[in-house]
Amino acid sequence: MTQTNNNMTVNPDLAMERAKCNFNVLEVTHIFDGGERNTLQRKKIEDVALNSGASKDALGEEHMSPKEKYENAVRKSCIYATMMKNELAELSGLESFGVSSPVIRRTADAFFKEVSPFLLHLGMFVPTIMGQCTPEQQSYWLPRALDMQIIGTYAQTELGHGTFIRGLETTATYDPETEEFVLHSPTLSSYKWWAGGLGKTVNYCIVVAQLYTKGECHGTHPFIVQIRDEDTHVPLPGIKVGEIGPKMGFNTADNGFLGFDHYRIPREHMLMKNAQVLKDGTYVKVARHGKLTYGTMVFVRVVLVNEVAFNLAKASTIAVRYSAIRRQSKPKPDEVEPQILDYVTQQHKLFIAIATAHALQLCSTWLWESFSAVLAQMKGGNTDTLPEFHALSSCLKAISTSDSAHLIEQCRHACGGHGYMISSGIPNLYNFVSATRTYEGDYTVLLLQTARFLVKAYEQAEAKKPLTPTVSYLAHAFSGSRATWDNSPDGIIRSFQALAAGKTAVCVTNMRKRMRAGLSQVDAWEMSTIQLVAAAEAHCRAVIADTYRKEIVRLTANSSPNVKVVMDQLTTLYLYYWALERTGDLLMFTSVSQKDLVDLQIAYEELLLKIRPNAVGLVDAFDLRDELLHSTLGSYDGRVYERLMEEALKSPMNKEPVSDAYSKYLRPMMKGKL
Ligand SMILES: CCCCC/C=C\C/C=C\C/C=C\CCC(=O)SCCNC(=O)CCNC(=O)[C@H](O)C(C)(C)COP(=O)(O)OP(=O)(O)OC[C@H]1O[C@@H](n2cnc3c(N)ncnc32)[C@H](O)[C@@H]1OP(=O)(O)O
Ligand SMILES: Cc1cc2nc3c(=O)[nH]c(=O)nc-3n(C[C@H](O)[C@H](O)[C@H](O)COP(=O)(O)OP(=O)(O)OC[C@H]3O[C@@H](n4cnc5c(N)ncnc54)[C@H](O)[C@@H]3O)c2cc1C
Repeated sequence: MTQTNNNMTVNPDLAMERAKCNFNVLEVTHIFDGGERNTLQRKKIEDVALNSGASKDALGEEHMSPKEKYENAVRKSCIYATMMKNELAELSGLESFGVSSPVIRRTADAFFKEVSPFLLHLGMFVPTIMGQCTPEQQSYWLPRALDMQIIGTYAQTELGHGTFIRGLETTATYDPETEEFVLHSPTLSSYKWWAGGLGKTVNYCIVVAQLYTKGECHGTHPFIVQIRDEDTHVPLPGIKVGEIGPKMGFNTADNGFLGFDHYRIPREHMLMKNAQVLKDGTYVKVARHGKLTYGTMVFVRVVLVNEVAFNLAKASTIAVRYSAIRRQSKPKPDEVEPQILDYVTQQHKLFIAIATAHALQLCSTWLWESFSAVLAQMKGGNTDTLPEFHALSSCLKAISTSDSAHLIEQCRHACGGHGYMISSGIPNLYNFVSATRTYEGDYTVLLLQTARFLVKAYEQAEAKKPLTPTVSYLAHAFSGSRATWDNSPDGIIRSFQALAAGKTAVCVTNMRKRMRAGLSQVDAWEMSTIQLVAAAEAHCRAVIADTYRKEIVRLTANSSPNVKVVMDQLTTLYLYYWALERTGDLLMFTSVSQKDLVDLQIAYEELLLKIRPNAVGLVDAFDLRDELLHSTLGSYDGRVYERLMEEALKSPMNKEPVSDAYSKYLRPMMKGKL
């Protein structure tokens, strides 16, 4: 594994772990990256972006005031944007800045401990222009956005509504006299709230508003709206805009609020790929599917699965390396204190994080490929695969973000007190990833979208109609007997599918019972939502397990024997872990016995011991440069205590021997003079 500094002194415990590793680390890096070519390209990009030291701060971000932090993040965003225009675009094979790739996104993380104020420009503004504009509109807006002549964001959520998009209150009323839309915020709750970069950075945004023309409301539609002067950056008349204040994370993203007072924009600023308003105010629906204006959200949900896999890889790298150098307690009085990584409970906390990072990474690539296929079909006017894809991307977004947030927190627990230090890197990772569970569609809300699809698919299976691929297992839901337990990987995956089918069946049965008892369909659905969420979660686990297993088998077909073994161990660990987490469900829906579960627990514990010697090698294979980890605990060289002390000494509190608080408060209080 290449590191920036080849002459570094490495902590002896880490060196010993690396010597113990019995597989080719680089081969696993290639699997994680999606092939050797990708690894080489990633490294080139990282070398250009990071070797100059431009990503570093003289003073740690955590010691800056909110204003300084924001300005510093803008400074570095501009450096990175310029690098992308000049050096990185060609290296990454991208035509121009803006059409970001995961590698470019990841490399940018070296520049920010939190996030770039440009995240929404790249993540949603540019993709909306690409996905929602007519070709003419695109040819006008896209070059300006890609070249960063304008910077934008995506303002959909309002103070009063985020989830329920149809409930948004901002209005865009067409005036045929002037051929303009009049944007207005009729209530406090209609103020746009949350959009990243809106507070201070952007001069344009996509605004989602209720469209009125000829006195009729046509529902929510996207508009491109200038909010600040292109030269002075002063907010334009009719615009009320500002920053929403401190948050748990995202503090360098200047999330903002926005209100309109009868603010006029040209007719052409409605994004008209899916629906149009003609000069005379006639509304024309173009799209075949009613939800295509939600397209940017679907895109980001797909991207997020990859995003959280990467962040989980970071957290597990930090926690595993730290657990290799940290020694604590003395279970055997005559021996030295063991590395905490030797405790089986520690392995139980950490190895699932490594396996999940792999599972999500591979699922994200598979999801991206499925998304590309759906987009290609839609280009030809066919939207048949969209409902299944919406159900799939919804549940994968929900489960990947939720699992990653939980496991990152588990990595923090695994690092004891030092994991609570900002300098460990884990709190920032957690704050970032826990937000992903909420934004771009809340966890519960998205799983209920998947559940809608599952219930419909179940009814189709009942009627012996054909099923789409991800729910084809529902065809076996009516055999009347419980699925046969078998602890092989394929057997466990079949059991996960049986759980999903069984839970869906329970929901359908309960809803029908409730309706027979007099509840409306809506109320019967509502009363069943706890179980519906559980069914969607079970479905998603079955999809992840199946995809992870199939992808690993495919990707390791030509790997060296030890790589095959260790990758197989990780996938098996993932399956055992989730089977043991769901023993109650397995007892309900499969033929598993108490003895089978006791045996599975033992097999799981033995698997942890088998993975243990390769644990550091496995996280080294994520190949995360120190600049990306921002961690005193997780650096490649393992100089944990030295780095913790170096960071502590940087604290502005240590600048003077006696704090001003002494003479102001402590002394007077202690001398009884306060
Ligand atoms: C390139 C670099 C990228 C870097 C990436 C890194 C980070 C990410 C970048 C940026 C993110 C940062 C910040 C986050 C920004 C945001 O949060 S933007 C705001 C996002 N907001 C949401 O996600 C809102 C969530 N709500 C919804 O999606 C919908 O309102 C809803 C819950 C789905 C309900 O919609 P509604 O219109 O009421 O529909 P209903 O429930 O009635 O369903 C009707 C049918 O429509 C189907 N459907 C719903 N959505 C879709 C869809 N997207 N696609 C296809 N179909 C959809 C639904 O299944 C129903 O179908 P039926 O057949 O009737 O069952
Ligand atoms: C860091 C961050 C950045 C963001 N950036 C942007 C941005 O750039 N642009 C933008 O437009 N938005 C942005 N958002 C907003 C984000 O998209 C919304 O917060 C998110 O979609 C959730 O909506 P909400 O806040 O209305 O939650 P709510 O819907 O109010 O959710 C609150 C609770 O109610 C439950 N709930 C709601 N509806 C239902 C239902 N039908 N059934 C069962 N339970 C339900 C939820 O599960 C949740 O537990 C951002 C949010 C965050 C945290």
